Amino acid sequence: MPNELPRRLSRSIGDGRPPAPVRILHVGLGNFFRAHQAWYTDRVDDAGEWGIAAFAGRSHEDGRGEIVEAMSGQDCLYTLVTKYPDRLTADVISSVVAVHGAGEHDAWLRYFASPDLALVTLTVTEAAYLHTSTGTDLTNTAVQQDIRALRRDVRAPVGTVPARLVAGLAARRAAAAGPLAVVPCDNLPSNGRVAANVVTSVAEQVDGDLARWIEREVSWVTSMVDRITPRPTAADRAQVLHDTGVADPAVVVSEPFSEWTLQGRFPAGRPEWTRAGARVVDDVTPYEQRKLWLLNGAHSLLAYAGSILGLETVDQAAGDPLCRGWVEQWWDEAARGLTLPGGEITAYREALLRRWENPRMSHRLAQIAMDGSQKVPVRVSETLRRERTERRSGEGAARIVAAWVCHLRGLGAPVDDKGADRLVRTVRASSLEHAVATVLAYLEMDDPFVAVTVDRLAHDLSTRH
Ligand SMILES: NC(=O)c1ccc[n+]([C@@H]2O[C@H](COP(=O)([O-])OP(=O)(O)OC[C@H]3O[C@@H](n4cnc5c(N)ncnc54)[C@H](O)[C@@H]3O)[C@@H](O)[C@H]2O)c1
Ligand SMILES: O=P(O)(O)OC[C@@H](O)[C@@H](O)[C@H](O)[C@H](O)CO
Repeated sequence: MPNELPRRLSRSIGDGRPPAPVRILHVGLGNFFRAHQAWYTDRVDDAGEWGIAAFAGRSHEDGRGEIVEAMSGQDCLYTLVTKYPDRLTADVISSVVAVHGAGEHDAWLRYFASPDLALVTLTVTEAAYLHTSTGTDLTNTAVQQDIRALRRDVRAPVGTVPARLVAGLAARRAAAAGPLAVVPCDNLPSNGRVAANVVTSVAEQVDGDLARWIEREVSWVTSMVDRITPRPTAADRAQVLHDTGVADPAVVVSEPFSEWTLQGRFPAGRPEWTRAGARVVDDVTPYEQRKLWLLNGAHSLLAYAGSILGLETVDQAAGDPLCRGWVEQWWDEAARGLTLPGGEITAYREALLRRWENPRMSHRLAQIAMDGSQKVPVRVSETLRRERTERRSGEGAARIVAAWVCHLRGLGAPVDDKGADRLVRTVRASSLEHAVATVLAYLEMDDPFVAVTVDRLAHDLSTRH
């Protein structure tokens, strides 16, 4: 529409559907939520009954927030661009009906207190769960501050995700608004159990009765989510303007592929997500492991090793014969621990290569490299341990660890990992051998053979820089 003036999206002139009543609250108004959960909710037959109120993940970063302001200015609508290898499609998504900054705590409590609310979904990154193996990291100063605030007044504003959920659930209990389901959609194994543990452990510190109520009334759904959603660029927004005439500052871009597999109960109902392609299964673990190890594990390998080789995007790295060989070796090792039928795994590997080769995606390795201290342990450790227990070298898995060590020491993609400040200081102040030992201790891995292997592979990678 080159000759028309740019326009904004607006429900009043017929963009999208009329807003549906709020029955879902989402935390983490990032790109992935808008390409995935909001898209599924937009596609269901009963979309007119399921509106989403979405909150930004954190207040210091978002304030009321750029994305909140952008979506407020266009009736919470936005354009989802699907990037097929040979074409683009642009769809207006209408399932989000209210957007809020993370600090809008009164609105937060009001939604939780409403009996209409049936679901809480989350995409807040792995780091936001602030979890240990049993619950929330109670040594974290932000968590301690939130617990003190909630003890004084359970309606007081709080900042960490576990405490915000506790505050919301306390408001729900006070209003006798009934049970609901919480559906984490971050790349964490057993994300439902992790969310349950972090919320319950904070609630225990605030009010034991509230913790018991949460145990009874909240269903923690574990979900495997998959849809590659890179950060959109100015060029993506310009393309939408060119193709549709809409000036949309909230454009999201994504690949055509999408998967959502869920395990758990929905005591207050849910949209017909299964009609839109999602699956509800009795045991999500096999799907979770397949995705986390084959896709995310290989992503981390490409992010660290590929960027050391000077590559910048996933399609470049997946097309590089050396990286490709490393990925295949990692996949062979990871696949030995998967329980799904072999044919399904082979098909998944082939499909992954096709997804990564999509030249329009431009998924930056630096984005994937972020927060390795949260990602590498859950993506790689189990396979490395199993390979060694079964008396194999685990070289494919060890290479991911070696590449991460090199990354932490300053090679390849820049380090952007708030949870790794101490680790970075230590690995940079010591010899490579000592750095490897430090990282293996972080991964709770004390196998001398692994240390020698990682050291050798890290030396090799350093020379390729
Ligand atoms: N992008 C993808 O391809 C993809 C695919 C599958 C799963 N995911 C999951 O979704 C998460 C978000 O990805 P995205 O692409 O939307 O990223 P994004 O940067 O667009 O959004 C991240 C969101 O998380 C919030 N957040 C970040 N750190 C936080 C913290 N410490 N506390 C509270 N909130 C915090 C931010 O405010 C923001 O709303 C990923 O970390 C991953 O677990 C992403
Ligand atoms: O989103 P993260 O930061 O957990 O991990 C980066 C990528 O591995 C990830 O976003 C994948 O693209 C995604 O998991 C595909 O579904």
